[in-house]
Amino acid sequence: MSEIRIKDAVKKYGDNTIIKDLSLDIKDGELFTLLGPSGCGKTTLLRMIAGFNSIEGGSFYFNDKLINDMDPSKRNIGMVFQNYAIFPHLTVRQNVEFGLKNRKADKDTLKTETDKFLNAMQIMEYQDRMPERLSGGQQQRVALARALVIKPDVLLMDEPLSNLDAKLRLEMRVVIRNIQREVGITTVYVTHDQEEAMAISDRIAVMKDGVIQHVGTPKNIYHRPANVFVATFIGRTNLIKAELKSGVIHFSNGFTIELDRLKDLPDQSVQVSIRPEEFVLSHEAQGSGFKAVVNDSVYLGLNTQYFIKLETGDEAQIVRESTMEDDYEPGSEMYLGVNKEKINVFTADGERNLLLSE
Ligand SMILES: Nc1ncnc2c1ncn2[C@@H]1O[C@H](COP(=O)(O)OP(=O)(O)OP(=O)(O)O)[C@@H](O)[C@H]1O
Repeated sequence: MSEIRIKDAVKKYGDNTIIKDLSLDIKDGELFTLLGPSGCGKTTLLRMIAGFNSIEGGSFYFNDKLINDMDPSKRNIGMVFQNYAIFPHLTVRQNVEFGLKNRKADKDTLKTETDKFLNAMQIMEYQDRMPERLSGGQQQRVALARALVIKPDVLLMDEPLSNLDAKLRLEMRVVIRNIQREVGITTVYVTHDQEEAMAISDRIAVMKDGVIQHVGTPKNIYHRPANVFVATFIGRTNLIKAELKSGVIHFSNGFTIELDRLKDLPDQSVQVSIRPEEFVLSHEAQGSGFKAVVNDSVYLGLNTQYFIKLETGDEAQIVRESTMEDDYEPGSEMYLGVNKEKINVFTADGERNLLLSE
């Protein structure tokens, strides 16, 4: 097993710098996700760890070993890609044993280890099938078994669920999470799907334009996002402009919020982030909060989503648990309180969360 340390990494394609100066520590045994929009450099970074990309600057370590110049085949990594990449001319069993045979494992080890992962991935019954006769989910189980059977120090997964339908994706998340925990292998997982990242990760690095915006647990990133990009990329949120004066947030309708952590900060314009589920809703004015008018609503079964206009002029979305007698028709008024412990307060440019210490 291995921890991965990346220090001041630089990646260039010709004159184009994709990753400028990136540092990251991935702990031994954790499932660590690189999450970000398409083109932000996730795959590029993963391929640098794997040794498939040149490194234009910085240092990559597995434990204390510098691996910058180490051949990919020597790094003892397992890889699983989006497009399965299992050998079409080999049976399921032959695919899984491939890496062990390559390493000249003895006959007993070959059988026990292959059996172990065929069972763990629940593909023993297909052991003699050719890959073309397997579903996408089954093929991805083969790919995972094949990657793990060689006991790699590090498992790298690049959008492994993207080709599967929605139901299978949910199922395979659990399969990946369970086997990763069972084997305890350090795993770097690439996805652009924030829900997938939240569901499977110990920690997530949110990336944008080759720069890491926030590293943290799913909970930490959701509740205290480092900046507006992270707040809007992970889940949905409403951003409302306000003024911070003498440590108190003033909204344009006169509503104020006081938070201890802001009390020593200089006066400035801010953006207050309130997630759709964090408004406290009522029919009558509460003496604080916002008055709003419902523009539209979408019934989603468990929840109903309302598109509203606040008296401050801001458009917002709120979500509340559906009831049989939901009576917020378009045009009706609602009053919104705010649980001040749940909000986040960003600088006017959205670059920094004022509730996080420097
Ligand atoms: N071989 C290459 N030559 C030149 N530019 C490249 C090469 N590979 C990737 N890039 C560029 O590097 C940037 C990052 O690409 P990368 O594939 O790492 O992004 P990503 O975050 O993994 O996106 P996606 O989710 O779409 O795979 C992109 O702008 C891409 O066009």
